[in-house]
Amino acid sequence: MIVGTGVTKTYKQRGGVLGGRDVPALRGVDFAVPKGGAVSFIGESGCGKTTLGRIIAGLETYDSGDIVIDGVSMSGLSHRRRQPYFRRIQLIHQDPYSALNPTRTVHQTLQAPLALRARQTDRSRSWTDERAEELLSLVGLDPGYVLPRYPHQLSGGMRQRVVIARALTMDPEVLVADEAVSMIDVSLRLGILSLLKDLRLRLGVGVLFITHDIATARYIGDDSELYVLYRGQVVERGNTETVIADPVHPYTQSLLSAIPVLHGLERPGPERVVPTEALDEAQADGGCLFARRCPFATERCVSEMPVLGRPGEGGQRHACFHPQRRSVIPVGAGRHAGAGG
Ligand SMILES: Nc1ncnc2c1ncn2[C@@H]1O[C@H](COP(=O)(O)OP(=O)(O)OP(=O)(O)O)[C@@H](O)[C@H]1O
Repeated sequence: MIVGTGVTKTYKQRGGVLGGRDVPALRGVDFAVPKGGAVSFIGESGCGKTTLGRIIAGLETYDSGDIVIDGVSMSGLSHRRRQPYFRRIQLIHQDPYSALNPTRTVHQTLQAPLALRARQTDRSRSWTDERAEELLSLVGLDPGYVLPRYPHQLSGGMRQRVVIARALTMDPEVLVADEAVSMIDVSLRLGILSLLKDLRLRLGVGVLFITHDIATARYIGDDSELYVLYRGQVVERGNTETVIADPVHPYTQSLLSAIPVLHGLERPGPERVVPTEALDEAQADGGCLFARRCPFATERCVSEMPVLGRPGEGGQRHACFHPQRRSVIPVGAGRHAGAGG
């Protein structure tokens, strides 16, 4: 079980075009990934998804808050003593090509982590070859074909399967899949999503799915939990199907309305327009981060920051003073219904 509480991260910009401004990437994020569970984080570009995934995988530091892995607080441990805990969490990058060393065959790619694993678990060196074949079969590849080949000799989907096999060499408890299918040919995406779902069921490995695409988040499991991130803050959280069917935060509603495939799942209601243009960061500070884009914002919204409350009627939690079931159309989504009422 991995639990994050109040995870905060600000990137310090020194000079450059931003003139030394700090960039808040995560603003007190709470989350939990249960053993064998599935959790998705969605949000638009820059909302902090990748930063969160890297922090959870131990590849990025956080400024405050805590990450607790199997009951042990990471904040209280030295970098060296954290390593065995973070090894249980393996990150799958979005680009399977750059994730693999082009000068190494698949056999060589898997041998290094497997040799380490053999030492850690007192196994013989011969075990590594057997295990490499076993893992490649598990991810749906033919070991005889794939083992002697270099990454450029494989398709994008095959490469991503090799990346997943490499992550499995460490017997992880959780796989963090950061946009794991976004750079793969559309026809192969479903196969990778099915594989992640299958690994959950067969190995009991948890999956933390990071995506800007709510449709892929749905695929990972009916029992999954969805977190909607907006500018580093969780604005809505709940069972994936519930949040998709009954979103109450205007930002979640605008995200959903932008996806044609999900039209019809939303409850009918008065449609409102949400401007999608970039904001001046400084403008919204102090109040709700979404207030300047929100057609329902009141004076309270621009002066007071709403926090994620207790579960509401539908079971999900939200950070909004005016939660309501309604459909919202973002400007630019192709359906201009007028910003009435
Ligand atoms: N190394 C860095 N130095 C400075 N700022 C950074 C760094 N990494 C990310 N940021 C900034 O932090 C914010 C969150 O970035 P992050 O990459 O986590 O978002 P994201 O939701 O994953 O976006 P994308 O989907 O575009 O990758 C952004 O404003 C980004 O510009």
